[in-house]
This record gives sequence, C-alpha cells and structure tokens, in this order.
Amino acid sequence: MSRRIAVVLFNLGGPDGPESVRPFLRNLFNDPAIIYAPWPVRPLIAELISRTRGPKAKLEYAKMGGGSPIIPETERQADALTAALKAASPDDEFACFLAMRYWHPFTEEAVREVKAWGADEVILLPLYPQFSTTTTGSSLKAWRDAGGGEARTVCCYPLQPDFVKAHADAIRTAWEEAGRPQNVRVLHSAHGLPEVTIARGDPYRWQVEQTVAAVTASLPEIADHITCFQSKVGPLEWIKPSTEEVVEESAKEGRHIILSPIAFVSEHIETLVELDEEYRLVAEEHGAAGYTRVPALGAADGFIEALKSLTLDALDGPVGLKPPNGRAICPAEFGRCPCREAGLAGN
Ligand SMILES: C=CC1=C(C)c2cc3[nH]c(cc4nc(cc5[nH]c(cc1n2)c(C)c5CCC(=O)O)C(CCC(=O)O)=C4C)c(C)c3C=C
Ligand SMILES: [Fe+2]
Ligand SMILES: [Fe+2]
Repeated sequence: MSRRIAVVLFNLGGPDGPESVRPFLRNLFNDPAIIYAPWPVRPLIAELISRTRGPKAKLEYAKMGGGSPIIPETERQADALTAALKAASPDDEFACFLAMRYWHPFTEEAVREVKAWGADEVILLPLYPQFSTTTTGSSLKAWRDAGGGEARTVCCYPLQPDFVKAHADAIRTAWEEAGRPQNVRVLHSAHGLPEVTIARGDPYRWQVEQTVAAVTASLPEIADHITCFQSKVGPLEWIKPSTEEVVEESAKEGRHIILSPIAFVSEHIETLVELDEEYRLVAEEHGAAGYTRVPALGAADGFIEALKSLTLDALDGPVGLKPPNGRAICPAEFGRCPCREAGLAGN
C-alpha cells in the first residue's frame, strides 16, 4: 500500500531581506541552546546583541542581495531529494518540508504543513551532518514544542559513506581544477562553538573530527590537512584553532590553501562572505600560493544519495531516534549526544 512520507529538513534559516536581519539575530540569541542565561536576562541579551550586531550583519547580507540564499539552496536540495526518493520507492509518495530554526519557514510552520498534508510517516532529517545541542538539538526541541509529535529521527551522519565520499570528491575536483598544485594544505573549516558548550558534553567537535578523518582517509593524494573553526561571535572562548589563524599561518608558509566547509551543506553568509571574501583576503595578504574554496555540497549527487539512504534507513525499524549503525557512536564523555540520552549507547 502506498504511504505518504514527509521528510522534514532542519536548518538554521536566514534573513530574507534587510528588515529581517535584526529579528533573525534576536531569535538566534534568544535560544536557550545558544545563550545559557535564564529568562528574562536572555531576551535582554538577545535584544542587545541584535541591535549591536545588526548593522554589520546587514552590510554582510547586502553583499548577497540583502538576505540569505539558504532557502533557495535548501529548496534545491529538497527537490533533488524528493526526486531521488520517488525513483527509489515509486509506490510511495514523498514530500520534503523546510523547518528553519530562526526565520521563515519556521519549524512551527513545518509542523502545521506536515499535519495538513496528512503524512503516514514523518522523518526528521537535519541538514547538520554533525550533531550539536546548538543546532540539531535545538531544532528537535522546537519540533516537539510546536506539537510535532514522535517521528523517525536522524540524529547525525558524520560517517555516512556517501556523505564522506561527496566531500572527498568535491575536494579532489577543486584540487584538480586548480591544476593539482603540490604544496597544498586542506583546511576543513567547521562552524565553531563556545568551549563551554563542548565542556557540557556536546559531541559536535568530536563528530567533526570523525568526518575529517574519514574524508582524509579517502584522499591519500592530498593528505596534509587541518581541522579549524570559523564564525566566532561574542566574548566567550571558542574552540580552536580558528580558521582565520590557520589561513594566515598556512599562507605565510607559502601553501596553496584548499578550504573545504565541513559542517555546512549549503552556501550562505558563512561561506560566501567569510570564506570567499574575508579569509581569501587574509590568504592573499600573507602570501598564499593559492586559495581554492571547495563548494558546499548543496544538491551534489553524492550528498543527495546520502540523504536518500538516511531517509530510507529511517523508514526501517522503530519510530524515534535513529543513531548511526543503530547505536550511539559518541564516546561516554559526550553526554549530550541524544542517542546516549535516550539510552541507545552500547558502552
Ligand atoms: C553563539 C552563537 C552561535 C553559535 C553557537 C552557532 C552555532 C552554529 N551555527 C551553525 C550554522 C550556521 N550559522 C549561521 C549564521 C549565524 N550563526 C550565528 C551564531 C552562532 N552559531 C550568527 C550570529 C549567525 C548570523 C550571521 C552573523 O551575524 O554572523 C548560518 C547561516 C545563516 C544564513 O545566513 O543563512 C548557518 C548555516 C552551526 C553548524 C553551528 C554549530 C555547530
Ligand atoms: Fe551559526
Ligand atoms: Fe548520536
């Protein structure tokens, strides 16, 4: 019998025009998963940061036409995934829904749309390959708070083979298109996090390192690499090394830098402005032999294949959290891994 299967794609979202930059930032900094201060201090902090950061952020979004390309980018991924799922399981009906955390279409809107569509099965699929309490954790809570109900839930996929291969292929292609330079260093740049978030048991950094190790193992021809962290905001200590510092050091060594976004799966402000403009300038100023930015995975075939496999695997087995390989992969020190919290750890 044909089933109606809804796939909910979680991401952060972004402002759709200059007037939404400030409210978007206010929503982000008012999230208890991002700012740990209690109510009513947190909304005050959120108001303050959105006012002070707003003008600079507006200028940066202006470089991309005033708003973020994250929605059209995610819609392309949704269309490609829907087509791949229909081809794999023609008897079923599939529809993908976007659920953004800090701007439209909000997770609450997705909950309403999925209910109106009348899904028999719901699969929650984060567009964050590595789990963090600040991203996937926050989106899953928003889903529950909006009355989304129990659903088949992909928690993370840092080692999913098609995902790892898609990264390795993208890096190799970028290297080949740059003329196979020899003195290369691959910088795997992930969004950073405050140290305190990791100290509380967030497995994100560990999962990013797992992805990098697997991608590197598939790229013996360009083995020299460093994992680094970008997009620091605010006064707290963030995990290191920072991408900017590593770009500078590698440039001073005269390296050809290949910069690959390892935790972003679409293009937006952090790639198009921070990586393509700010860090490129740092590389040029400090004498890099070259600077090649690997595109985000977007709707690349290998990545859509990964999302398709994750969706079909999630349909198999019980409703609820679906950890990679059926059990939590994160070591015991990462107590905020949702699979550990749900008692799905093997150790
Ligand atoms: C304390 C602040 C932040 C934490 C922690 C954080 C974690 C985090 N974010 C992403 C992915 C994205 N972040 C994006 C933009 C963005 N992130 C923050 C702050 C934190 N993120 C801000 C203030 C902004 C807005 C831009 C700016 O003012 O710098 C985006 C892109 C949004 C868009 O433009 O479309 C993404 C995607 C991850 C993966 C992550 C932790 C793992
Ligand atoms: Fe962010
Ligand atoms: Fe997990």
